[in-house]
Amino acid sequence: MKISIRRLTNGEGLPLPSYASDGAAGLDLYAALPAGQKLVLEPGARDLIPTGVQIALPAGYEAQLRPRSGLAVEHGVTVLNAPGTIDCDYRGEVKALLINHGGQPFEITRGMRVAQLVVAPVTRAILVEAEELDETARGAGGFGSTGLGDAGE
Ligand SMILES: O=c1ccn([C@H]2C[C@H](O)[C@@H](COP(=O)(O)OP(=O)(O)OP(=O)(O)O)O2)c(=O)[nH]1
Repeated sequence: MKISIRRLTNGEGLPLPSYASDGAAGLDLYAALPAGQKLVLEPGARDLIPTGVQIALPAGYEAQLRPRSGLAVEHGVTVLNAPGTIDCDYRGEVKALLINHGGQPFEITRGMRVAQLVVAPVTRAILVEAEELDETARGAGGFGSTGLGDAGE
């Protein structure tokens, strides 16, 4: 599928988002911070990271902005609102909301791959209001109602 992408001024000189391998599901997004600027995420802090691009998804698709597992496992840094939703009618800059759950300050610099974008189809629901819903074995049970143990206790 082709998706129109536009590089913003802050994205000039950075690679466009790209798949890191033939089978990668996500396009890696690059931090479009000003050259030479370091953004330090202190433990517990969050910040919105510009990526220097805007995209126009086809109708019927969204893009999910997801964490990179390497940043999460190495530094405790993840996407706070994961998965972030990029709507097909959004034309602003794609931004990643990162949070540092680790114990050390985390430094972000221009060109760092901070998150990834997975394009996915969207099913739009037509809600039909009803007086009653059909009955099921689960009923209103949830939040661990079937047990939390490995053996389903
Ligand atoms: O991680 C994200 C999440 C969202 N967006 C952009 C694209 C998305 O289409 C728009 C709105 O996002 P969302 O629908 O999650 O925001 P909202 O809080 O519901 O605000 P709005 O009223 O603007 O929809 O912001 C990003 O760039 N990064």
